Amino acid sequence: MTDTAPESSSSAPTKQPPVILCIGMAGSGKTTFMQRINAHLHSQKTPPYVLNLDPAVGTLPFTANIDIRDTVNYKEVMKQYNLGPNGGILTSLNLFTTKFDQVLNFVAKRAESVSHILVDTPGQIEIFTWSASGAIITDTLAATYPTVIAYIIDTPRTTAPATFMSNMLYACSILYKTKLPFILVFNKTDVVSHDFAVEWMTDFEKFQDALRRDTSYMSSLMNSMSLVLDEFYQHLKVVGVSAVTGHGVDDFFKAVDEAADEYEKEYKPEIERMIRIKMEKEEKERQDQLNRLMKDVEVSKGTEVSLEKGDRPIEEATWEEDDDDEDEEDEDEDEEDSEDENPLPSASRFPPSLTQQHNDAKFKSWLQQANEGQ
Ligand SMILES: Nc1nc2c(ncn2[C@@H]2O[C@H](COP(=O)(O)OP(=O)(O)OP(=O)(O)O)[C@@H](O)[C@H]2O)c(=O)[nH]1
Repeated sequence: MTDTAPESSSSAPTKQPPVILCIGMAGSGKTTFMQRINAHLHSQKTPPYVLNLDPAVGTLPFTANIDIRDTVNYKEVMKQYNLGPNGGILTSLNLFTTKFDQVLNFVAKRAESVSHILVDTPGQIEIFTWSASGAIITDTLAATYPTVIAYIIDTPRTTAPATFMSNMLYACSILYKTKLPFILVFNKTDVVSHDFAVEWMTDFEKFQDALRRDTSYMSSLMNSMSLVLDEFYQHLKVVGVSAVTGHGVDDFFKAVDEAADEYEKEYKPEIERMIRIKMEKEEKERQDQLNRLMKDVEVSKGTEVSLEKGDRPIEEATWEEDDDDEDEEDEDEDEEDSEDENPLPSASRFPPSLTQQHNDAKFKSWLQQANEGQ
């Protein structure tokens, strides 16, 4: 060992725990799956850090380290902003996102001692996947941690080719939106095995056969879409699990490890490149603004701006311009008398042109009160 060895090892970046973002249609089993993987990690003595971002969930079957419901009451948000359930959930998520920097600080404090960071998202999938808040949360996490999307699918509800295709198209849209490693988690395999899905994804002809059996008007559209999806499948990892029995959970964590490696090798350099471009753009804008300011200063250099109007200070001149108030002196006296008692600005300090703009009765009576020192 050389003398420098300890120094270099201490400066080596610490390995960050992977973030698992659980996304899926309502009822696909996200919460049950979260409960399962949380219990699995605890049983391995490698506890995770858990975030619940679903403000509308009734009871959570696991303990979350950070729970959106502790910060925002979505029913109260609905009432106050006069919103329906979806608007309430979205607004709650937006409000929570404004504090996400604090959330990140909490996560960072525990990052070294946890194995994974698990994130449960709202049941209404689009509220997370198509909202600005969802994008901010995803991008912020992905800028620091190897972030993996776990897209939970209700397998028994996906056996029809058309439903399968719709689900895959949705998954595809999330993949291209998040640009993060993606795991398709076929859940509820205790009810229906996900073998059919794997077959359709790996053997193009098999899916074509299934489509041929579908005689609906959609089949020709699906035929052409399936060609697009064939390319998309190349970027995916597929696992079958049962959140209820725990079957397939080991396979899922193997897929997470592979996806986290993929993040480090392929995604992180790209994310860092994007951050660099953004910072350079901001720096350039700052520099442009500074240059513009310097130019303005140059232009105004040597041109003296007079603060006087005629011989008198400009303030005095402006006051007198429209002033037809005969009792000016009396008012000045009143002002002096009331000044100590009344913190409100005296009306006589306003130029008449300003007071004329506000000629509604309420404002006038306020001015009167201010003058009278009440
Ligand atoms: N048989 C079976 N049922 C499951 C499995 N996972 C979840 N379920 C059931 O599916 C239903 C929905 O599960 P949740 O975990 O609430 O699903 P979710 O996606 O969180 O639902 P939202 O909160 O509406 O988004 C519940 O009745 C679960 O018991 C599974 O692996 N097998």
